[in-house]
Amino acid sequence: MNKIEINQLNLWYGQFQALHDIVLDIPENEVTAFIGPSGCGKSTLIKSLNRMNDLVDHCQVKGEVLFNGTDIYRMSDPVSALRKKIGMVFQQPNPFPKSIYDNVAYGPRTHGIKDRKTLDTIVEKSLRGAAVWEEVKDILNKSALSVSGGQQQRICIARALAVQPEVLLMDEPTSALDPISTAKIEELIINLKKNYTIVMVTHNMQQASRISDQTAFFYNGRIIETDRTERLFTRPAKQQTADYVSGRFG
Ligand SMILES: Nc1ncnc2c1ncn2[C@@H]1O[C@H](COP(=O)(O)OP(=O)(O)OP(=O)(O)O)[C@@H](O)[C@H]1O
Repeated sequence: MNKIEINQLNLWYGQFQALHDIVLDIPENEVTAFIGPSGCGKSTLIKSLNRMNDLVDHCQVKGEVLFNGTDIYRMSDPVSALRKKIGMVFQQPNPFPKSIYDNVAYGPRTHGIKDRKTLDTIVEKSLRGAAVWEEVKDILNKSALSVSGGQQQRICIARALAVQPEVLLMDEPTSALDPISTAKIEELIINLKKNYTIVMVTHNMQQASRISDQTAFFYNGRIIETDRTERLFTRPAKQQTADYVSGRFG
């Protein structure tokens, strides 16, 4: 089943067209990776999936993004309800300057949960889900900024999980991390797909081939080719994809 279906999506920043005729199905409980050279539209598309581009002036979108069958650009629910269901994790770990506990409890609190016991349960479950509980369970009242970058990124993932999303968008989630933290996040992503649908942008082709099920190759604002990851890397249909995945450009 497809969690998200993108149909003929075009996007402009002012006069500049950043996405052209994007068509892509994102299957449920899989990892979909976006690869391609710098500036080809990967971040723009991932941000379009929970309407983060609404925050950019002069950004115009045409086409459809169906989430569970409903077009997110024509829905009646507020955008905050969409972002609860489709969470986002960024390249730089960006915890709030608050305690680890308050970072993870932030989303549930904004959605009206006040009861301490309920919050305790959500915080523990989310930190466990993000594979960082054992490392931080005794320092929940310490600032989230005081732990390592890899731990901060997993706390940010826990913060996203705390509001029970269905989809996690990850824009280069490991590019600011060392190899050991990267390996932990990769293992975590593979585990998370049992319960969530994951879309990630990565510059690291080994990473895409290690953890994604489906890969889309972007060039100049277009998707050139989408396929099962193994096939896209070993038997791409398009010459441009073959040149990119073999390192001939980009
Ligand atoms: N807010 C914006 N206003 C105007 N142009 C933008 C804006 N954001 C991105 N662009 C342009 O849109 C194009 C696509 O950018 P985008 O960040 O989506 O590419 P990307 O593939 O994610 O690149 P990278 O791999 O370097 O992060 C680029 O030409 C970029 O300069």
